[in-house]
Parts: sequence; C-alpha cells; structure tokens
Amino acid sequence: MADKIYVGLLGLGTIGTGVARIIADHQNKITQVVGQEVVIKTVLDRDIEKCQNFFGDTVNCTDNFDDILNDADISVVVELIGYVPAAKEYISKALSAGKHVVSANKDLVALHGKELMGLAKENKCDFLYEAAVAGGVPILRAITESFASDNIKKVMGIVNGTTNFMMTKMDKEGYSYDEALALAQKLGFAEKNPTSDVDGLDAARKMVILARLAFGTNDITLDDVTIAGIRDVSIEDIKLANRLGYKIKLIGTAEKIGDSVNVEVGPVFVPEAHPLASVNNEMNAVYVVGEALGETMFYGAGAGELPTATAVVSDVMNIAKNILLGITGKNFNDYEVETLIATPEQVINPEFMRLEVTDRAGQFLELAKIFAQAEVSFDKIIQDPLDNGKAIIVIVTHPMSKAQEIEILQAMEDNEDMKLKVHFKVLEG
Ligand SMILES: NC(=O)C1=CN([C@@H]2O[C@H](COP(=O)(O)OP(=O)(O)OC[C@H]3O[C@@H](n4cnc5c(N)ncnc54)[C@H](OP(=O)(O)O)[C@@H]3O)[C@@H](O)[C@H]2O)C=CC1
Ligand SMILES: N[C@@H](CC=O)C(=O)O
Repeated sequence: MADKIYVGLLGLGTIGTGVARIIADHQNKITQVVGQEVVIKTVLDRDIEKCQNFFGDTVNCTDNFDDILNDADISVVVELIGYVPAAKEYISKALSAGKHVVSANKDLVALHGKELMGLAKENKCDFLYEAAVAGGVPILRAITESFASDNIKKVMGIVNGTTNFMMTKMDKEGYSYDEALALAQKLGFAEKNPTSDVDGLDAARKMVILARLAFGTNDITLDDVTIAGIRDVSIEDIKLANRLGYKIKLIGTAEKIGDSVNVEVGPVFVPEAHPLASVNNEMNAVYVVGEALGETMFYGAGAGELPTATAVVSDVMNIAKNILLGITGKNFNDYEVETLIATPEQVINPEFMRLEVTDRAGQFLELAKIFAQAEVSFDKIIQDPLDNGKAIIVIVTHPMSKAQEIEILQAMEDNEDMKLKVHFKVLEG
C-alpha cells in the first residue's frame, strides 16, 4: 500500500481550485483524521498552463485522463469537470480500474447514479457525492446516517443557491431578474448554463438524489419530478406574497404519501414564520421531517468555492479512512424499496392564483362557480382594479388536490374573460 493517499483531480475550475486550497490549508488536520497524508498527484484540465500557474511543479498537470487512470499510486479520483458524458466516461473507467471516486456532479448522479453505484459495488469501490446536493451542507450523510433509524416522511428544501440569491435581491434590493442573474453568475453560484438553475432543473436533480436516499426509491428519475422554475416570478408576485404574509422561495419537495412518493420543484409561498422563509441570498436549507424525530433543518452555503470544496474533501477523507481500514465498496445507502409515484389525487396543498378578469357584474360569480364545481373553497381573496376595464384577482385556496387544480385551470382556460397569470403552491403554516 502507498505511504500516502494520492488523488487525481479532474477539473481545475471554481470547486477544483477550492479542493486544492482546502487540502493545502488543512493538511495537518486531514493527516491526523485520516491517519495518512492526502496528496493531489495529478490534475486534468483542458488548460494545462492554468494548472501549472496554480500548482507550480508540485503536481502533474495533464489533459490526458490516461495519465490518471494508468497511475497505480492514485487511488481516489475527484471529478469536478461538470459535463455529463465526459464525467461519466472518466468515472466509469476509474471505478472499473478499482479507483474510488468523489464527484460534485448532481447532473451525473441524478441521471446515472444507480448505474455508477452498481459499478462501484462490483469493483469494491467507494463512490461519494456529498457536495452534489446543497454544496457545503452535510445533508446526504445526515439523511443516510443520522436518520438511519427513522422513517423519513418529508424532505423539503431550498437547494439552488442561484435562484434563492436572485429572489432575495429582487425582494429586498429591487434588482431586476436579469441584474440578479448576472450577479449570481459573476459570484460563481450559477451553473455554466444558468437555465438549469432558473428553470428548476438543478434543484430537481438534487431532489431526485435526496428522494432516493431518504426513501430508498432508487428508481426515481427526473421524469417523475414536476418541475417549475422562477421565470414566472415577478416583482408583483413577490410584493403580493409579502402583503399576504409569505415569502416566495424555489422549494424542492420529496414527500412520502402512503406508500407513494411525490417529488416536485417550484416557486412556493412560504409563510413568513416558517424557518425556510428566512433562508436568504445563496444560502441553502434542507428541512427534514422524520416519523420519530420530527422536524430538523440543515442550513448553510449551498454553492461557492470553499464551502463546496469542504464537502468534496471530507468525502475524500472518508474514502481514505475506508481504504486504510480495508472496508471500501459501500454506497451512501443500501436501503431500497419499490418506487411508487403519487397520483394527482394524492398530492394536496393550498394554491395561490393571480388572474386578470374583465371587471363586470357577475364575473366574480363565474369564478366562484368554477371553484364550487371543483369543490375547492377560498381562504383569502384580494381584488385590485386596473385602469383598462380589467381587475386583478388574487386567490389563496384551502388545500386541494392536484386533480382539483387541473379541473380549475381547465375551466379558467375555457372562460375568455378570465386569464390566469400565475399559480404557485402555498405551504401550510
Ligand atoms: N460552483 C458551485 O458552487 C458548485 C458546483 N458544483 C458542481 O461541481 C462541479 C464543478 O463545478 P465548477 O467548479 O463550478 O465548474 P467550472 O466550470 O468552474 O470548472 C470545471 C473545470 O473543468 C474543466 N473541464 C471541463 N470539461 C473538461 C474535460 N472534458 N477535460 C478537461 N477539463 C475539463 C473546465 O475547463 P473549461 O472551462 O475549459 O470548460 C474547468 O476548468 C459541477 O459538476 C458543478 O455542478 C456543485 C456544487 C456547487
Ligand atoms: N448552481 C448551483 C450550484 C450548486 O449546486 C446553485 O446555484 O445552487
């Protein structure tokens, strides 16, 4: 066995440089905790000069993955390149060659996690990805280890830092959507292609990973997730939410309903008194409800160089300890049950709706009839007149099922004097 734990690092971008910094700056503690020194031996990046400027001659810089794959000293490969096809190829080759893998790549884990976990097991390798969900917040280990003895009922969270940052800036500092997005990109929170942040896909990938680990439903895929992003959230809705006593947050929810699971991502009206309502800027929080434990919330930096790198390096240290103990080949969780997806009749919550209607006698009655027909009652209603013969009607309903919601939306679509502008889920107080 080598005298040190040698790491091959793939990708020297935001998180890759953070990993190099944490390993260098915390080397004494890392060595004591692991029992051996952890050393980056080789770095793969397209830009070899950038690598050489960063490390000098202390590591090998390469653009050829074979230099890592064929190096018998390297036992741990850390994948931080981000893209899926190349990352999948490199990780598959590394695992097949008996190398352990750490990744922060939620796209990859959400899409190919099950297959890669199988490959890791076959080769008695560890495959860990704590940083893939909520960056520096240690939520995967909490769910799989600290909640191991409990039945988790619900995992709900703000798992995308970019959109939380944007909506905080829009709410508190009056930023436009575009200004807020540009700043999130500049600060390094946003993905290379930020549409996956603003359209809810990044959060959905993280919720797939959380749902699998929380409920053992390993067959859940992105196709099973109802996904909406923040493009429809206007300053007007943010102000209406504040007026009604809520904050709008992009919330991912994975919930056990009977034997089924519902996973969804979308803007949600969160009551101001709920702990998730005060999670601002790029911060993330994951709120877990256990049958026995009750409610807990994990809060912290969900993106950014050093917070995310901390989670990556802690995974490397866990693997290093397993190597030294000779107990590699374990996933986060071996718990597995049949995956059943909840039906629209099973998913129940109140809803916020903003409509533009023709301001005429009898119009409100027509609206009331639509809700009565679907057997849904109003909790709150506001009407604000516009100056063009129209009015804005804002409704918060009592809890209703997705099936009832579909019925109401269809009836509104059939009424030409009624235009539904937006509708968002409301979290019950
Ligand atoms: N940024 C964050 O806050 C967080 C990121 N993550 C995840 O961590 C991973 C890394 O993210 P981040 O550091 O921000 O990404 P960056 O784009 O900053 O870094 C990726 C680096 O890898 C290089 N690279 C990409 N593909 C290849 C390839 N095929 N061969 C060689 N080099 C390659 C890139 O070069 P080039 O620029 O030339 O493409 C770049 O230098 C992603 O999976 C991301 O989703 C997870 C949590 C938080
Ligand atoms: N783009 C992501 C980065 C971390 O996963 C985010 O904004 O949360």
